[in-house]
This record gives sequence, structure tokens and C-alpha cells, in this order.
Amino acid sequence: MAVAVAPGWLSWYTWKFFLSPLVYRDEPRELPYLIPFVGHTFSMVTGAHRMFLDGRKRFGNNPWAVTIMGESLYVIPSAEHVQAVYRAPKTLDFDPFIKEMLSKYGITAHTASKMFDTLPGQTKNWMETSIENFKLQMHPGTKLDFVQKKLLSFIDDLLVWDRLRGRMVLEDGEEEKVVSLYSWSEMVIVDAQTRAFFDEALYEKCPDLLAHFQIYEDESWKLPMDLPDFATKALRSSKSSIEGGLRQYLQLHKDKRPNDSWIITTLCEDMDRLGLEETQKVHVLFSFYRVMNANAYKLVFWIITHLLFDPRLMEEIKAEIEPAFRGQEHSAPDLDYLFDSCPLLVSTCEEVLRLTNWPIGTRTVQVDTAIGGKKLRQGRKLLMPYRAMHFDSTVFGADAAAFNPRRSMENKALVTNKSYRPFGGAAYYCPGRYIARREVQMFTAVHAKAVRYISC
Ligand code: HEM
Repeated sequence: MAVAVAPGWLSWYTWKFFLSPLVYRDEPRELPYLIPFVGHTFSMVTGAHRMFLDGRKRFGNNPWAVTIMGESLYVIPSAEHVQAVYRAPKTLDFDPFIKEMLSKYGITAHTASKMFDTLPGQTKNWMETSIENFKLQMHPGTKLDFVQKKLLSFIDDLLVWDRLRGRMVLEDGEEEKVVSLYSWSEMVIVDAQTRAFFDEALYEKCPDLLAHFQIYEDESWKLPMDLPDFATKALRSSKSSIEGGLRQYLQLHKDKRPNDSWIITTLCEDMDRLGLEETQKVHVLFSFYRVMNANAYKLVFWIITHLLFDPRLMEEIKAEIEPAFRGQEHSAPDLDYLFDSCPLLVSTCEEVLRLTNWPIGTRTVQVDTAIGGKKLRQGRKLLMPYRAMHFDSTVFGADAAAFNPRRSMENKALVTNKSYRPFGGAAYYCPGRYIARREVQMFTAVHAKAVRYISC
């Protein structure tokens, strides 16, 4: 059998990875793989970052291609070429990817076309207007100040002993509790964000919202995979429980949820104007709830973990933030001091974000387009693995792969460098980045101040 297959495999391999690059010199080269169709599927699931670094080592800054489940995807590794992709939003389009993601949340093609079609006489479609509204809410200004104040004060209230309960508590004693740091970070951040953006009534309609969200998050890696129903039971039932609450919440008269943030009120009104039916509105609201809550808690977890493994850094940060608490054991910190006068805290949070966050930008090639001197063919998808750019030693230094909490303190320009993209970029640049940075710094400071660690 092996003898029969070997010549065929050899011809395929020789053509694919030696001859075809010579014939199609103007097209991105393919990262070699051994099994046709399967390609790098396994690496993508188990070690995508390593695969992207491997590609970078082979092809440098040139666009290259990788095969996943029979589909060849382009990879754009350099900051300069990512900028070129951003400059071509029509030919290298993000919408097909968002539509695909929305369909996984249950949004139908009919609803998607209402959301993405620009009506005669209008300059923007519903989706573009909603993203603009998110920016109005989340970019510096009075609307941001309002939710930020609420959010930060909730974080402060939630990080206390009495609030250690529910799924995060692994062992519960009279004077001692064993708590999952991951779960704790998630509960506090998601709870505070929910309370800052929605009225308390949401918890009346869905008292176990946080527990359901935790299950959803744990299972969400299955979302892009189209697995059979039996494998996604917990994913679907947690989503359906949250959506049950959101449905009842939407049915409430506006007077019954007076503390909604501006963006939630506006989003709901805009969905009414678009004429979406109730179930579709609930799916849209769920998709926004998820995107708002899916990242910050993970960052907080990794920051605290780094501090736990680096007691000296923890002590330095404790000393740095001390004046923000005016020496009190538990008092709301002086936020201006925290954000403006604690460079080590800020730089540590940024460094953990650089190393642990895994954003990948995606686009679909609508017409043949040249990027970095290579022709990208119509109909193919391209990936921008931002995290691989975070390991570029020409930008971040020879120790780019290591944790250096002082990195962005010593080189302040790094945070705005084009190779640093933890929040994506262009039209879809995360609008939550201002509030995310602040809540994460605040959580870290309050946590470092309130918790005494003893090694055992
Ligand atoms: C550390 C925390 C966070 C990280 C690392 C993060 C990262 C990202 C990334 C990578 C994107 C996609 C950008 C792209 O495709 O180019 C995104 C989109 C988005 N983020 Fe964040 N985010 C965080 C926190 C937040 C928060 C707190 C909110 C809101 C309260 C938020 C709201 C959004 C929204 C609405 C989008 C979609 C924008 C669009 O589709 O145009 N994010 N975020």
C-alpha cells in the first residue's frame, strides 16, 4: 500500500512546494506540510502561535500561505503589510467574517443583510452606525466617563472577602477559602461590566447570568468548529439561558431599566428601527455582550499570575501604588494617581497584554490584490496574526520573547508602534480599549493592595 501511495505523494509534494513556487513566483509561498487536505490544521488548533512564528522564520516579512482543512489561507506577517491591508477595506473586506461569526450566534442571512445593506439615501449601514455608536460611548468623553466611573467603583466593591462565593470558591471554610483565580477574575470583571452597561433588572431576569457566562466562555472554543449537537450541549444551553434573560430584559419598558448605558439604549432603539424580530434582537445583543466581556478578565488573570510568580515585582508595584490608597487597607484608590503616576503598574499590564493576548485579524479578498509584492487571489481569506508581530525583535528588542515588565516604561513609543496590535486595528479597532486598560490597571492595583500572599 505504502509503495503504491509513495510516488503519488512525492509528485504532489514536489509540485506543491518546489515547482509551483517557481511557476507562480508572484504568489505567496505555502508553508510545507505532509498530509494533503489536513495541512496545518492540527498546529492551528494546538499551537497556532508557534506555526505563525515558524512561517515568519521561513518567509520573513513576505506574505505566505497555510492550509487548514483543505483551505489555503494567506498570512500577512509584517506591520507594514497589515497597514496596506487596512488601506484596502473594500477589496480586502472584513464583513464576510463578521457575518460568518454572527451566523454562529444564530443571526440569519436575512437579518445580516438588513444589518449590512446600506439603504438608499444613507451613507452608512446599520452595522457601521452601531460601531460608530460604540466609539461614541467608549472613546474619551462624557459618555465614557459615566460608565467608567460606575465600572471602576463596582470593581472596587466586588474585590472583597464577602464577595468570594459561587463557582469561584473551590473549598469553603470558616476563615479560609480556596478560590480559583481565573474564575475570580472572570466573575469580578464580567459582573462589574454588566452592572456598568446594563440596569440591575438584568440580574432579576437572569440571576445566574455570571455562572452561565462562565460556562459559555469555557466552551466557546468550540464555536468556530461546527461540531455536532451532542458535543456542544453546554455551549448551547448556557447561551440559551443568558438569552432567556436578555429576552425578558428587552421586553421591559424603558422605564423599568433606567440605568442602561447610552450604548445599550441606542442599540435597542436601532434594532427596533431596523425591524428585527425579537429572537434576532436577542442574538445581536448576546453577540455584543460577549464581545464586551470576553477579553479583559483573561488579561487580569495573567497579570496577577505573573505577579504571584514574581514577588519582587509585586512588592515594587505595591510600593508604587501605595499613595493612591492614602495608606488605608480598603479605600477607593485615587484613580488619577493610579493611571498617571504608576508607570510600573501600567507597563506591567501592557507587557502581559503583549505576551498573552491572541488576536488574529481576518479579511476576504474581494478582487485580486497585491500586498507586499505578492498577488492575493479573489475569494481567498487572509489572516493577520498580530501576536506574532508582538515577538518581532527588531521592534521589541532581543528579549522580545521574554517577560520584561519595564519594557514599555523604558520605551514609551512601543505602545503606539504599528507592530503592537493587541486591540486589532483600522475600522474595527477595539472601541473598548480605553476602558479595558483602566479596568485592568484598577483591578491589579486593588488586588495587589487588598491581598496578602504567603508562600506555602
Ligand atoms: C483587554 C481587553 C480587550 C481586548 C484585548 C480586546 C481586543 C479586541 C480585538 C482584538 C478586537 C477586534 C479588532 C479587529 O478585528 O481589528 C475587538 C473588538 C471589539 N471590542 Fe474589544 N477588547 C477588549 C475589551 C473590550 C471591552 C471592555 C469592550 C467594551 C466594553 C470591547 C468592545 C469591543 C467591540 C464592540 C468590538 C467590535 C468592534 C467591531 O467589530 O468593529 N472590548 N476587541
